[in-house]
Amino acid sequence: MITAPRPALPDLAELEAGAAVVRLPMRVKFRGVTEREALLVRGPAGWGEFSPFLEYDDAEASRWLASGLEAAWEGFPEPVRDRVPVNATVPAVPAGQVPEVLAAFGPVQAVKVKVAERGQALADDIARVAAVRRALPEADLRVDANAGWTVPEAVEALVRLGEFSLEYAEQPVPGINGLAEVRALLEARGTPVRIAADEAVRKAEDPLRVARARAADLIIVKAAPLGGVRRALEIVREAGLPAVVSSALDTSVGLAAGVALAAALPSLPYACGLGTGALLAHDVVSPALVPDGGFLPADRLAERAVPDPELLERYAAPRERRQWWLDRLRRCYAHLAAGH
Ligand SMILES: O=C(O)CCC(=O)C1=CC=C[C@@H](O)[C@@H]1C(=O)O
Ligand SMILES: [Mg+2]
Repeated sequence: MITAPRPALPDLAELEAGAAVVRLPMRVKFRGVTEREALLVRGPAGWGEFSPFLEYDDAEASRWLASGLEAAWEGFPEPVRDRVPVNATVPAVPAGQVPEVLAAFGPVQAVKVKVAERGQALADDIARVAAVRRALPEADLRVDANAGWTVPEAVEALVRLGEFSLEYAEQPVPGINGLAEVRALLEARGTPVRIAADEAVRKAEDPLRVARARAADLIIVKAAPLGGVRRALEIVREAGLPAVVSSALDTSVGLAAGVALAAALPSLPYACGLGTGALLAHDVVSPALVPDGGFLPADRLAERAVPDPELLERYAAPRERRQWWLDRLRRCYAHLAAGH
């Protein structure tokens, strides 16, 4: 049971009055997105982000609101480290584009490569992963299929990709049973690959089921989809599995919550997927929270997540999009106010 107490909600009128809605161009398309929209709120503890992906329903999106409100009204828990290692994230680009994508992240020790993109073949994944391995022979390499494979496809793909020496494979197939099956089949073939659960954690009614079902070796945790830093910390503690903190493709404001989560975890055995600021062509904070030598700073996070008013104005979303986000904010607020 996740029991983190819900703090009282701030006044809705105050929330709306301080809200900024931005639309940021991406450097490279990621999960079908070429422009990232976000609503930012300002509270007594700093700034918070509310940026659920556009297709999410209000129940799912309201967890992201809880996370943004936590950042702005409560602030973050005490960190136990002052910087966190991050991976570069390579979207499902053609192999030839890999060097250019990697360059945006600067030097890193770990790289996550998207695979199983709809409309692409295993050969495309192999070529992309091979290009990353060529560019960074020593890096820890993970792949993320976003549940895009069937069980037999996942086994075939991971046996082939295993040649590049994978640190782990993130959500190769949908569901908890599917993950457990892939894990067992690979093990039985003598080609074990560590399995990480992402969607099976962040979209589940019960985020701890993965651990109980022994479906994964590690879990991916994201502050916003899990309802905030404190709730995510509690999920990790109860799951008893190593955790990798990743972003939700947030602006630097939302990334600060991810860094706060990574900085507060008692143990952080893997690099975090929090380098995605490098995938945005522009951000609202200057300097943006982007990797420097493979790390993000984890000290003074509230200060580092204060948007520049000029950037808020420059990247302000068009009027109808601002209204769309304010309407969504109001619906999700009502959802939280009803005790969900
Ligand atoms: O983990 C990373 O390297 C970057 C973050 C990342 O991959 C994601 C961010 C936002 C939405 C998700 O579809 C995606 C993921 O599946 O982990
Ligand atoms: Mg993932």
